[in-house]
Amino acid sequence: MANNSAAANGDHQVTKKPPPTPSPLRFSKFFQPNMRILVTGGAGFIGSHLVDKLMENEKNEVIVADNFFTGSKDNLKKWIGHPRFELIRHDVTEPLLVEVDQIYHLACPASPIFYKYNPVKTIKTNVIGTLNMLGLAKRVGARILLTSTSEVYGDPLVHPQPESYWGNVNPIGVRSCYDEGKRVAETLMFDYHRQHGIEIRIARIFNTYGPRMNIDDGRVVSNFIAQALRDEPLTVQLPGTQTRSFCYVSDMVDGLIRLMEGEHTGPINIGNPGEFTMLELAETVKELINPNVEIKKVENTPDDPRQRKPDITKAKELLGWEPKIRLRDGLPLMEEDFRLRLGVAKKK
Ligand SMILES: NC(=O)c1ccc[n+]([C@@H]2O[C@H](COP(=O)([O-])OP(=O)(O)OC[C@H]3O[C@@H](n4cnc5c(N)ncnc54)[C@H](O)[C@@H]3O)[C@@H](O)[C@H]2O)c1
Ligand SMILES: O=c1ccn([C@@H]2O[C@H](COP(=O)(O)OP(=O)(O)O[C@H]3OC[C@@H](O)[C@H](O)[C@H]3O)[C@@H](O)[C@H]2O)c(=O)[nH]1
Repeated sequence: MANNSAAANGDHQVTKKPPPTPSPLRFSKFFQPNMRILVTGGAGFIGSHLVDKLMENEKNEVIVADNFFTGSKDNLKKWIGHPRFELIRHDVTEPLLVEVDQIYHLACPASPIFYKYNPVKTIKTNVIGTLNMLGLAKRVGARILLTSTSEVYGDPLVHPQPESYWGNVNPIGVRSCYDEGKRVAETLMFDYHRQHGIEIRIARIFNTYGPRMNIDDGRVVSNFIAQALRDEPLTVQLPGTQTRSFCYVSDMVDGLIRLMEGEHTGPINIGNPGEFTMLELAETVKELINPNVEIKKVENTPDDPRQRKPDITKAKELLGWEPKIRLRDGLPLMEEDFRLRLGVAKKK
């Protein structure tokens, strides 16, 4: 990466330290120089879609490391046995020794009900897991991308959120294992970059939805679609005026790959700026999927952010990326997948 000023190349901070030397095989004359890519958390929702896209390129070899806490082999079944694909049952809180050129580091439960289930483990995954992957990146000279989150902005007091906003995060709340965990993970990424010259990329992902989300994942889009298909009331948590901005998974994967392949460390927001209240989301799901379903208000959980919308100026300017799929077009694609898995046919 060029070492000119941060302002000129749009990066947050840059280092003068050269990156560690990649494996000699990279420059060997007769070795078939495939790109070896590790995807941690690759059996999960976003990870498995990312693997599908990476596997389309015949020059890529993909290794997935996953402990299957929220992910599943089912998400990767079309690749198991493929000569360019390997699946390892591995927990990132333990060191991993593999020879790779790039690391997409996604491993971490993402749905609040799952990351709050064992908060100490969530912190370990974010901190020790990221440390282990950075150690691996340093040893083999790989470039590493961290999937951070819009949750680093906490309950934001600036709207929409640019990357320069430092956030409003409760350090001792029930969500802290995840949002503070990701903040430390970002810190570790930059410290390894400055101290050891590691090539880093940080994506701050905003709420993403699409096929393959766990049916009982607990996140709002999967909950509403599953509820609509089961004729159960859509559970809007109070007050219902809180907002989120929803990005379809193929747009997200495109953004992550552009960030990895580009020249900018980030952090860069990747998300869809279309902003909806949870009541609006429920009304849209009702209209598109089941007009007879009831909408019910239920209790919320502590520290739920009241508003969230990405400022994607940086992604547009530095990555040439912006989302293409509107919520109204993405929901029916997810509905199709949920109908298949739940065995609920569309009424004629
Ligand atoms: N989906 C979103 O809206 C969203 C938003 C912001 C950030 N992210 C980030 O994107 C990444 C993927 O999220 P997702 O929505 O696909 O979630 P997911 O829960 O479907 O996937 C996470 C994967 O990580 C694996 N995993 C968890 N802990 C692990 C550990 N200790 N060792 C190895 N594997 C482990 C899980 O088994 C799963 O396969 C996460 O890092 C998440 O924080 C997602
Ligand atoms: O059934 C539900 C579930 C959730 N909600 C509401 O929907 C909103 C979104 O909740 P989700 O659980 O889907 O996700 P959150 O936005 O709170 O967190 C997400 O943010 C970004 C990522 O890092 C993670 O994927 C996740 O932590 C919240 O305001 C919540 O109160 C409902 O109204 N009904």
